[in-house]
Amino acid sequence: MNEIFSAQRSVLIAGVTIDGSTVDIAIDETGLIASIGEDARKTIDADIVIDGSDRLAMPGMVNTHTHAAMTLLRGYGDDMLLQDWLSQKIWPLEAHLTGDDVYRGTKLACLEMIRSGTVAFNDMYFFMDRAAAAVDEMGMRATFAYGFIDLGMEEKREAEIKATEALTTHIKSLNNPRIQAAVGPHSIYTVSQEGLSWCGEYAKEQDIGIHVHLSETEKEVIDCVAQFGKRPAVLLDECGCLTPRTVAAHCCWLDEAECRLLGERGVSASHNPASNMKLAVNRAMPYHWLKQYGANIALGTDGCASNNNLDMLEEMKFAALLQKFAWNSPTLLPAGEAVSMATAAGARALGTGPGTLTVGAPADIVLLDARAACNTPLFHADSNAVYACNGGAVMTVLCGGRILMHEREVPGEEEIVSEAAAAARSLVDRAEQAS
Ligand SMILES: C[C@H]1O[C@@H](n2cnc3c(O)ncnc32)[C@H](O)[C@@H]1O
Ligand SMILES: [Zn+2]
Repeated sequence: MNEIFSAQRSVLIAGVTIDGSTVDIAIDETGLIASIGEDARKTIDADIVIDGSDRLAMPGMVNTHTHAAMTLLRGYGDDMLLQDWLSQKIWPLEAHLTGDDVYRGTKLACLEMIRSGTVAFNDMYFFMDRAAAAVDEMGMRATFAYGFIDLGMEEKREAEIKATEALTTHIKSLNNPRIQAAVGPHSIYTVSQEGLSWCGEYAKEQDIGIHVHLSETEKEVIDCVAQFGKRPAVLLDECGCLTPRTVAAHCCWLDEAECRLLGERGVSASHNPASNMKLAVNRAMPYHWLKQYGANIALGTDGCASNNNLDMLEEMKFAALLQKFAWNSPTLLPAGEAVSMATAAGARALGTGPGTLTVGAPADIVLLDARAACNTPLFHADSNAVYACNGGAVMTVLCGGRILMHEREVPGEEEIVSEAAAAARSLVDRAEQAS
């Protein structure tokens, strides 16, 4: 394997452009940014030097809502209503998933995320011990929640509690600072109030985050009000699931009072515009209210069966365009805010650092090709990143100072792709034989 990928070393990124200035970025052996400036090269005797000329540096992106192994289900069921999509296509296939499938699907997801500039993600799925193994090998950061679904059945709830406890114990035993556990109550329509309350209490006891789908569709809100006499965010709050370490995905149908509640509780809202448009949930997350009430607004792709990729540069554009269109305001969610959502807000949601290029921060760094067509002309780097480029402009990616991709080469890429293709084929074959 190429030396550059092999181990944690001190790294110098020489002569790279940040905000229109040419600087060096020095990274120490512990993976932190040691200095940034015109003369940063003088501050370290770097083991590895990356030529930063013709490169624009930005913080590594953070995908705050994924089901990574759903890369294997990409294109398996498209153009459907959420409930039909889940019950007719996705859940029947997921019933045949194995740990090996999740390992292979997550490796493919990591490859795709690295190639498009993402260094960390927030994942909710099954067989998460195998997903964690995949992430460890790929060198990214991730937070793993077992998708807790009890459908109101006590027996099922007991099994979900055991699975959640086992995952938390396993992740904590890894003692890997790049890998964290969270509790993953799927949603208020798939988890009983008893199950939600257990999740809230367990997250508090274990001092870990919560990852939940919230107010994705109007049906979720209407059914919740009919059954419980309150809206979904209020129900979640009463069950102890709205905390400063909660990431609530979608948040499309929140009303103003619920946005205030999320702000008061310090919740992170993960905006998933591509998935929301594809599943036609028919309302855009109320960005303006969430911002007004101080919620941390981050960005996510959702899984590859509803997006159908994991490209956060594309997602920034979807977010900026959807918000402007849906709320009839061309000034809403400008490019700089979209970049902050994908970087600093995501890092805050997962607690992975400041998500900025600053001294002392983890060296989670992406280098974009300044000579790419999408970066020409280069009046505003944020504008090009959000409105013109996609993941294809990403050349080099570092996570905690370790080089995960350089000049678009990721170690082991061919094998990851061929093994994932075989796993997807075999999964569908097994499901078809069983039906
Ligand atoms: C963890 C479970 O969540 C399912 N899932 C994937 N995408 C969505 C979505 O947009 N809304 C609700 N549930 C979703 C996934 O297939 C797993 O079963
Ligand atoms: Zn989801």
